[in-house]
Amino acid sequence: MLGFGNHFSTEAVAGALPVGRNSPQHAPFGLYAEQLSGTAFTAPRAENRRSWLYRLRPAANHPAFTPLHTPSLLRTGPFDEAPATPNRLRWDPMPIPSAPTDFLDGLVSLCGNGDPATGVGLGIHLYAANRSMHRRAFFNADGELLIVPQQGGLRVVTEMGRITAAPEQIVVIPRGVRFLVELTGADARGYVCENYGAPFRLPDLGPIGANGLANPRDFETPVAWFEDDDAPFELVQKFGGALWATELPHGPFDVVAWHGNLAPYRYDLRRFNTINTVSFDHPDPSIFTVLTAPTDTPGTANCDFVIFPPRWMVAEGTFRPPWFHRNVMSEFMGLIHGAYDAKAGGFAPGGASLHNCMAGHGPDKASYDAAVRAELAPHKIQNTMAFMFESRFAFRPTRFAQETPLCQLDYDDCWTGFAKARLPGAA
Ligand SMILES: O=C(O)Cc1cc(O)ccc1O
Ligand SMILES: [Fe+2]
Repeated sequence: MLGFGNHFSTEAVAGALPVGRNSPQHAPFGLYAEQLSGTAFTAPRAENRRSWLYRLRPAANHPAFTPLHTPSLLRTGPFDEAPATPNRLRWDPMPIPSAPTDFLDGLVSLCGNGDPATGVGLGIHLYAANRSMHRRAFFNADGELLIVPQQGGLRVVTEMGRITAAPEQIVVIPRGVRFLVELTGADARGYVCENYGAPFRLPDLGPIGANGLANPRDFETPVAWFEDDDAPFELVQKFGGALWATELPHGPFDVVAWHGNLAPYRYDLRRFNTINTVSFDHPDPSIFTVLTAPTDTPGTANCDFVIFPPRWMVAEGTFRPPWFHRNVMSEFMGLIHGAYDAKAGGFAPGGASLHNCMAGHGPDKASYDAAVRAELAPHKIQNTMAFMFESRFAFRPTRFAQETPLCQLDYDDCWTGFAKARLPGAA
């Protein structure tokens, strides 16, 4: 079903969706009506997100959750296990594990900010997996999940329908929605942004007008799909940073019909309508914003999801790559494939970098030299897809992120060796 944030209606069995009311005394076929709220009941209408699910048994039908004690490198705000660092950091890609590892086992946190307890901030995780989740579902009470596959395809089975996603597509799972992740190939790797704040939405377009960037109709939400499954099923949740598990007496994917505007969705990054200068200068990367999770301060996001897709570079008399800069916002970057125009080396597909609040960064020496020498004919940057999670809150790297050998100890060196500018008359 197409359209960002639409009010969808979908039924896997004809007649399962009540017509004209949400909670009839007798729902069709004895289904159980359940409201899933993603915003406060009283959130303004334009912000309000909720869906009504019609299921074989109530989602409430489960015994108590108990803490899951398996070791995990998944972390949640407050990210205070290791000292904050102002240093620029970059990581090599995570290896695909050799031991059997599913999506949930394979989540490793690199950094984050804020705290889900206050609905502020985000966590940034990597996943690397080599098997599907089997009779085990997950939901996240701490935030919404934006999944960015980098290698290998996923089939995300959710309560509200199934979504397949390959690299260059993204999937967003609302807070609380039960799902599992199957691999469509031998292994899979990617990035996850866990948004503790207000849900992602499309950015305003301002003077761009009514069209452009990520167009609403390119967002895809699955139709209702269910499994009539009476065998026990493990259900894991993350709540307040800890993993908890319970055993459902039946499969969790028993929603026969649903309607509403809170639902998982997919977006193909290749559909992004990239807008850029046709005159001079390198615009701010906010023109590449796919989705934004705002805070109460206008224009100052909890998280912007920004991409750097293939695009024509035509700026005249301009240093074309990203400029040197220091930013009050903090920037985490990943690379899905290809090369990034500010980094001639060291930023590999599957790798990551962190340039925190006020950290000086920009083109590495090799990219700088190439850009000042370049003949400024129209040039197409091709075969690449990088992205950024940009936040108003500084990121705090986890202990793993700071201590892993994947962390490049020589990253600072990419900004050395620049010749001093020569002023007239200077020695
Ligand atoms: O630091 C980066 O590479 C991301 C970035 C890209 C760009 O085109 C302008 C600013 C910016 O922070
Ligand atoms: Fe930057």
